[in-house]
Amino acid sequence: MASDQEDDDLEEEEEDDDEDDGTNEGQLQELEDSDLSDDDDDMESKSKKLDARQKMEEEAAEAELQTNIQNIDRPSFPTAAEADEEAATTGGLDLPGVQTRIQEVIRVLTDFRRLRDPAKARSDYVDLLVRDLATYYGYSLYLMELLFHLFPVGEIVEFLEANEVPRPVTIRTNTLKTRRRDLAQALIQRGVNLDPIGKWSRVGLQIFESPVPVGATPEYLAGHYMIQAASSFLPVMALAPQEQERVLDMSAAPGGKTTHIAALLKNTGCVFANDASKDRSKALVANIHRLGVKNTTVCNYDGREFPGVIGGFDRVLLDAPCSGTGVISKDPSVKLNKTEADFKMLSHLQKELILSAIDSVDATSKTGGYLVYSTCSVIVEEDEAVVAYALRKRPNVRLVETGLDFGVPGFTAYQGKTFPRSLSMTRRYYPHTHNMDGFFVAKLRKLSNKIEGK
Ligand SMILES: C[S@@+](CC[C@H](N)C(=O)[O-])C[C@H]1O[C@@H](n2cnc3c(N)ncnc32)[C@H](O)[C@@H]1O
Repeated sequence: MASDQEDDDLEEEEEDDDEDDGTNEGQLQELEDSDLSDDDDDMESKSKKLDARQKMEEEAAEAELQTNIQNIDRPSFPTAAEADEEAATTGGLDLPGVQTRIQEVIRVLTDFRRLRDPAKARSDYVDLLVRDLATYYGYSLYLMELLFHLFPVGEIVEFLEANEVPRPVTIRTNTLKTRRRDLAQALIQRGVNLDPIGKWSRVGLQIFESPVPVGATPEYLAGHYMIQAASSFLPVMALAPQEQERVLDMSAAPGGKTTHIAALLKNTGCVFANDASKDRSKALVANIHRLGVKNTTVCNYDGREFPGVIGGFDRVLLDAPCSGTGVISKDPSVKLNKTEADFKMLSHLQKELILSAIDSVDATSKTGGYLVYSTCSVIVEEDEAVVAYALRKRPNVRLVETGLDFGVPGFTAYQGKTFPRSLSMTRRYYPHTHNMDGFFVAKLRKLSNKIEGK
């Protein structure tokens, strides 16, 4: 935003520029006229005139460029105290002004060399932008800083905007009881407007409109489907459990992924559905019954107690407790209520859980030997940093491809930290890119049951 004084200065500059333009135009016109009248000039003099004309055009273009640069309405930088006051004053907050400044600063940062104010460093612009984004979208400054560095400058707004709108309602067909085609037909007859979720899933349906609540149809009550976010399909698809296997779902409630695993096992083998919370396990048990799952045992251990409780699994899913920064559209309280201490505590818990999960896998399994680690958070400390820690502490595991044919590769470097190159085999999902909740999926293969140095 330019001050009144700056506006006056700009107007004066504009007037001066008009005069400059007139002079150049006049000179160009003279050349043009002499070109037309001097039919008798020899070739050499014509060529000289052309050169002179070209030079003058270049000078005019450069002068115009410089004028444009001078005329840029540079964002005004509030002092730290002013910005604090701006952010704290909820009633009088100039949100449209903040939004304009966000756009201006993004414009400068995306063409920094040309548009910057020479007196300001890139970090000045970034600090201002992060502060303004936090104010405008209602995030804590700490979380906004973490999110900001995940994306190229122009993309962060797309991510934040996507968090402001709900994701599509999606359901997963329970193949233990029905087929997707039959389920779709039954729901269409009830007036539900739906479509397959996408080519990547053979069991998902997206609901556009429904005259009845999707959680109260006879088909729902009969267990023909699970209401489940599209992103939640992905870890189980990556796990790819095989019939007759023993599978551990280490943090399972309310059971969207457990019941998906059971369906892929066709109710064979066995699933241990564990969750530390007895309260949340009530919904897990209810879903298991409703969907006709018969191969699953529910237990309530702290996941860190595994494999002391039971081990030797063909496959383990750790859908870890996390901050939920991928599901802000569902739970906007995450924007403000997660502190730096919370993120640290979660990352620490996730690191302990992933080691237990690895130790619960049987590397000699004939069909498996895999672990899938997933979160509904997009924060690197909860995702790549946890997997990198596991690779360091357990040299007997390797990252492998997830088998998911879309998603953004995980980070191998972030904010001065570097991770093993294999982290690019992990997959990230974003609301603005994939129209699904933010999610992270990593698949690991256990090569030996011996842990070096243990
Ligand atoms: C992301 S949710 C799991 C969602 C579930 N996989 C699903 O698809 O329905 C994380 C779960 O971890 C559980 N949890 C938290 N701390 C745990 C721990 N130390 N051990 C095991 N489970 C834990 C929480 O109770 C929560 O239900």
